[in-house]
Amino acid sequence: MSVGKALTIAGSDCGGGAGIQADLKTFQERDVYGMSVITVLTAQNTLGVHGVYPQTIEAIEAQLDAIFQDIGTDSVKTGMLFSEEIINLVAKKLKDYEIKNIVIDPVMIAKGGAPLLQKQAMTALKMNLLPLARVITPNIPEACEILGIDKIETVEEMKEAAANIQLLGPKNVVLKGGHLEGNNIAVDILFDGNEYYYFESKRIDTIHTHGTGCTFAAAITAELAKGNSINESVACAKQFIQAAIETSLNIGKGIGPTNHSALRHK
Ligand SMILES: Nc1ncnc2c1ncn2[C@@H]1O[C@H](COP(=O)(O)OP(=O)(O)OP(=O)(O)O)[C@@H](O)[C@H]1O
Ligand SMILES: Cc1ncc(CO)c(N)n1
Repeated sequence: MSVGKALTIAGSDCGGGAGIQADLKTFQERDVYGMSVITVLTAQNTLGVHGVYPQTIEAIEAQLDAIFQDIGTDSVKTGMLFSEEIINLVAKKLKDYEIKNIVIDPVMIAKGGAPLLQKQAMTALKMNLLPLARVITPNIPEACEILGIDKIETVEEMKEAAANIQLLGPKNVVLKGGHLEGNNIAVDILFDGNEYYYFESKRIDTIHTHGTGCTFAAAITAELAKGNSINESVACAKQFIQAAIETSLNIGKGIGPTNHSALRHK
């Protein structure tokens, strides 16, 4: 039996809500074969990030080679890459192995405020990784960092930011509106270089949103692995994350994770 294959290149969240763990759970739920390359170990739980332990470049390179020289993949998601060195290695390998369907989640800061990308790595992210992307999925603070602007406060400003990020090289931009204040609709905007598409859902009033960004981008990656279009993939991911937030899990003492198996029980 053949099956769509998806790879996540990201950090490990030992607490299970974000990073590699969220991605693999999402791949499984979306019926694709999941693989992982771990860039960084984090000691993390619902209260925050307590330690960051980057893996050696040799260890990351060996994981990438092991997958690309044998199994291959139909799509790739990148998450926490942390340093300039790791970004440049990942970009080189994705180019050398001519990997298609690259989804870049430009992870920068955890919900509790911990830095997940070093400041000096931003240029490498913009110059070397972004141009390889089929789709990039920034949230509003990440879009501001990428563009060097102070704020994005309206849907019009989201549209302008999405277009400006698309000029940096990714084929498609999904700018996530989860952080847009004073709005009871969670709106994400897809810009494909020509047109805007809107993906809207009712904003859910919960604090338990740990890993929403990872889960959403992983769902897009899984759908692309099955051969779906960008539009179809974002629509499926939006439905998936909505259900996962609706029934998010009140576990731990802080910001709980989303419920990856929510749709299974609907
Ligand atoms: N309270 C909410 N209710 C409904 N949908 C939400 C809510 N918060 C976020 N979303 C949706 O979840 C997805 C992820 O968006 P978000 O902006 O939260 O990502 P993120 O900030 O990158 O997450 P993370 O903190 O995990 O990196 C988007 O589709 C967004 O619209
Ligand atoms: C490992 C990891 N990746 C991404 C995020 C962003 O949610 C996180 N908190 N931890």
